[in-house]
Amino acid sequence: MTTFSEVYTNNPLQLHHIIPLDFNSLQAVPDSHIWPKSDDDVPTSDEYLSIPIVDLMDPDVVDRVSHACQTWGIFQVTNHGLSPSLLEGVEEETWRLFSLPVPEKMKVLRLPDGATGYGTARIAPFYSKSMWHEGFTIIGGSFVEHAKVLWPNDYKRFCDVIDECQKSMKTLAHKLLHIILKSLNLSEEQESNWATMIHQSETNALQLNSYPTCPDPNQAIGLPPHTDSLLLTILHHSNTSGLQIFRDGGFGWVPVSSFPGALTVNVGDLLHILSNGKFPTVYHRVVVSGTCHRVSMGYFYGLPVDSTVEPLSKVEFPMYKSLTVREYIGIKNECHEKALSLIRI
Ligand SMILES: C=C1C[C@]23C[C@H]1CC[C@H]2[C@@]12CCC[C@@](C)(C(=O)O1)[C@H]2[C@@H]3C(=O)O
Ligand SMILES: O=C(O)CCC(=O)C(=O)O
Ligand SMILES: [Fe+2]
Repeated sequence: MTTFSEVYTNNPLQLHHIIPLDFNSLQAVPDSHIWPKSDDDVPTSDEYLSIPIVDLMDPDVVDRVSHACQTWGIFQVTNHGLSPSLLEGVEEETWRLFSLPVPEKMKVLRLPDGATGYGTARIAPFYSKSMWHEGFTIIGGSFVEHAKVLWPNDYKRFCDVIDECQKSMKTLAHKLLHIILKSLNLSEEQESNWATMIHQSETNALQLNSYPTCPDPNQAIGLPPHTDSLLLTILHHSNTSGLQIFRDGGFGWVPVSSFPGALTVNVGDLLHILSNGKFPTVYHRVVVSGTCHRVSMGYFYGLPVDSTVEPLSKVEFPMYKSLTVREYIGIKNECHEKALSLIRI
């Protein structure tokens, strides 16, 4: 039985792709981190454009979530059930981690064949330039060992916060996916089978992100345009802007503001496939700032790695071939943004 982390440990990265830049006291952006300007770089001019906000206690929540997934592929949720003190705790521990001296952080560097630990985003090898970003990826329980290395006498509060966050995020992911399943017009049997599979899945990861202040933010990028690979991502970001999503139809890059107390939810590749393309897997990127250091925390939730993913609706022609989660992530690890087109029917 393949575990989720093995899908990543079976795809080792090269060390020089994992080690982040030492962002401290840099007066200029090193050439390694200067990204070419792309013409679609200009954020949308329509300042009234913003992603939908859905109250999970709303009586029409199924229609509202379904509409948001279909039109935007991303939305913000209120009444999500995560306490402000938990989210503050996660943010506090995230600052605590990334504020450590570089040699301390390097002690828990993600191994080339590792899944958990400190380092750049896994997509780094696909680019010739480096990102203005450092991350800490948590897949499975081995993060406790890393916490003991970082804080030998004071690792408990980090572990408790991460533990509670993973539990609460899993509950919220189940709630959201249950709502989304309802909007896919499945048969009773299909709906209950998928609900059981979603409930039993151990495929999840938590990603802490840090985007240090940048001496010339227009020359760098925090995270390049990408889609998230699993079913959905639940994101908590501090109240600084940075996340942008690409909206077709001439809108371009739309900044995602963080509505106070809300969490941002975006469709991932697996949900895009299950919905037979009805829900766009939203392209998003992170731009950096010249005045403030931004952090975020993403929770990624997927299906069991050996389960088969295919378009659920039986009424339409399937757009994608059926394959296992392990196979899909393997293709994504190899071919990055071409993955979906490679399994297109
Ligand atoms: C469960 C996941 C999802 C991962 C890989 C693994 C752990 C870290 C996630 C991210 C986080 C940063 C962007 C991304 C593109 C990256 O490079 O690492 C994400 C990727 C994915 O959504 O594919
Ligand atoms: O930092 C953010 O707002 C987004 C991070 C992200 O896209 C990711 O972790 O996949
Ligand atoms: Fe992402």
